[in-house]
Amino acid sequence: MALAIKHLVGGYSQIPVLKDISFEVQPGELVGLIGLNGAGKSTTINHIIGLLTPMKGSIELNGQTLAANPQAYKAQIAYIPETPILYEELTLKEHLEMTMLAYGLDQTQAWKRAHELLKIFRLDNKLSWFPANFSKGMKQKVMIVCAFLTNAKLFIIDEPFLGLDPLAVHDLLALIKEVKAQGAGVLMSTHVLDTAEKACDRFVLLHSGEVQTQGTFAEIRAAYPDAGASLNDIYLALTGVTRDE
Ligand SMILES: Nc1ncnc2c1ncn2[C@@H]1O[C@H](COP(=O)(O)OP(=O)(O)OP(=O)(O)O)[C@@H](O)[C@H]1O
Repeated sequence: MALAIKHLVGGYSQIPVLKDISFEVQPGELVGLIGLNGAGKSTTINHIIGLLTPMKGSIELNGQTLAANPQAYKAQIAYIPETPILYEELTLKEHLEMTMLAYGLDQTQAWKRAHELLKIFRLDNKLSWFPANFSKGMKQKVMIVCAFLTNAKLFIIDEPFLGLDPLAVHDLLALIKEVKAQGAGVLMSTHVLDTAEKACDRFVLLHSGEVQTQGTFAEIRAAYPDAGASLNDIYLALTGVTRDE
C-alpha cells in the first residue's frame, strides 16, 4: 500500500467540500484524478500534502500519517503544482540545491540525476537563470526537474498537460513510467482525458466532492456499457453532460 485515503471528509471551513472520499494509490501505479471544475481534485490534493486537515477519515502513506510523524510523511511526497511556485530570488541551480537539502539527497548522485533531467527538459544551459527569465512552461519544467530529483514514494502532479509542449509531455510520461518501475505511486489530476486514458493505470472520478466511480478504464467501461467508448465519452455521460449541449 502506498497512499490510502479512507472516508475523508474535508474542505476549507465548516461546510465540507469532500464528502466521504476513499481511494488508494498502490506502489508502481499511476492513478488519474478526474473531475469537472470544482469537483474537489485540488482539495483532495491539498489534504494529501497537508495544507488542509481532515474533518473526518484518514490519510496514510506507507503506514505514516501527517499527524503522527509529519517529517516522515512529507519526505515521501514530491508535489508538482498546477501553477509553478518558484522563489524569485533563487537561480535554477539554487532551486535544485534547496531540493537536495530539503530531501537530504546525496549531492553527487543528485547532481548526476539533475544533469540528466536538465538535459531532457533543455534547461541544462540555464542554471544561473532566475524564474523571472523563464516562460510558464519552463517554470513548470523546473518544478518537474526538482520533483524527479527526489526519491519520493508518492508523486502528486496537478494538471501537468496544459502548460507543457508535446515533447515535454512525452518526456514527463517517460519519467512517470521510470519512477513507477522503481515502485513509486503517482497521483495525477488532469482534464486532458485522451492522454489520461492512455497513460493511467486506474482512475478516480470525482463529482461534487464524492467518488462517482473508480477503477481501470476497462472496469469503468464495463460498469457503464452504454456511456461510450472513450474516457471522455464516459465522463461526459456520467456527469450528465451530452456532446450536443
Ligand atoms: N480556498 C478555498 N476556500 C473555500 N472554498 C474553496 C477554496 N478552494 C476551493 N474551494 C471550493 O471547493 C470546491 C472544490 O474546489 P477544487 O479547487 O478542489 O476543485 P477542482 O476539482 O480542483 O477544480 P478545477 O478543475 O477547477 O481545478 C469548490 O466548490 C470551490 O469553490
